[in-house]
Amino acid sequence: MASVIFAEGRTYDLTAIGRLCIDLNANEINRPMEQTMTFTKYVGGSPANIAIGVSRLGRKTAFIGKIADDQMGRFIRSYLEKEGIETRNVVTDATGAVTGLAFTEIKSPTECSILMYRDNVADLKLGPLEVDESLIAESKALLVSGTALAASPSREAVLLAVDYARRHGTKVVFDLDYRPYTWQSEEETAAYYNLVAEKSDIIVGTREEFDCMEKFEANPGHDDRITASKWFGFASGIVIIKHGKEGSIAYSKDGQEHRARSFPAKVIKTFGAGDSYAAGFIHGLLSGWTIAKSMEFGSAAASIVISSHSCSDAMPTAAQVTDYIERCARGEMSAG
Ligand SMILES: Nc1ncnc2c1ncn2[C@@H]1O[C@H](COP(=O)(O)OP(=O)(O)O)[C@@H](O)[C@H]1O
Ligand SMILES: O=C(O)C[C@@H](O)[C@H](O)C(=O)COP(=O)(O)O
Repeated sequence: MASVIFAEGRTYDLTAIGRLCIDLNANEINRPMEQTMTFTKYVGGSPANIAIGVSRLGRKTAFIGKIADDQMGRFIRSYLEKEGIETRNVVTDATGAVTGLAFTEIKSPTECSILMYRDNVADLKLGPLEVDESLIAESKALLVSGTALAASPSREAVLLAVDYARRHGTKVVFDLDYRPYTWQSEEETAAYYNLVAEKSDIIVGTREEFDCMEKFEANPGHDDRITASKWFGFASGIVIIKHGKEGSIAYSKDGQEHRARSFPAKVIKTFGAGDSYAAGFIHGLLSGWTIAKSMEFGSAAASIVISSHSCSDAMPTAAQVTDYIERCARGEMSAG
């Protein structure tokens, strides 16, 4: 039996809401940013990466967001269109806001960091009146990125989008996607994250992201089961806690626990793991697979992306992920 029942007869499998940005990934890898001279430009932003990933996996995908009225904004729109993503609700900013930039530092396969330039960014200027309710009503699932809750008016736009989703029976997938520099305080983050988590069908985050949400609650041992069980009293049916190379664990409302190990990877950089994992996992649920099989597919997609230079551009097709899983099962792949 399918682990999540999605509404039938919808045009789109997934609509994502949140930031559309630019990643500038270091070309000279295994060195600090101070010594990095050249970068390659890709479309970025966690929800953008996930939408691109889900689209590459063969799903009908749409995006709700705001882009700058400049060359970067136009690059993002045309890339999404090239990927077959519906952009009718990608609004062009008229206030002179800019595109968010993420410069990535690849010091070693395990030491990666991101330098973000996010002052006056267009993505956080998406307003509630700009959210197209009909697009959400036409979608099986809405992916919400937690970073879009960091400031108004994007915060209100997302809260309204979540309410539209609940009104129309569109499943809400909440990726915590916590980026500290976009928030004023941890108290503010916890308040808004909890508000959306209560209305979400599926919640995905790393252990550290859930810790941030639980700042003021009793879970001194950072126990994943305690973390998950809180949400089953609300709308949530699945809570996934990601543990990097150690794999991931999901809990479902029926009391079951599901685990996925990570796959071998020749890691170039670790960012992009979570976004490709989410894309693969969502594709699995949309395919009617079990939670465990969906997690396995997400983990394999993550291994492919972290073995590549980019996040968005490296998102694999379903055939590539399946082939990767089979090659690993035959012992043909080893960690780099
Ligand atoms: N070093 C790694 N090697 C292989 N797989 C990894 C590695 N790091 C992450 N992954 C895979 O990506 C998934 C998500 O990674 P994680 O680091 O937990 O999320 P995020 O990128 O959001 O911080 C993991 O569950 C795992 O399957
Ligand atoms: O999310 C961003 O703004 C930057 C991303 O495009 C970036 O490449 C990244 O950090 C991916 O995040 P992850 O999948 O959570 O590692």
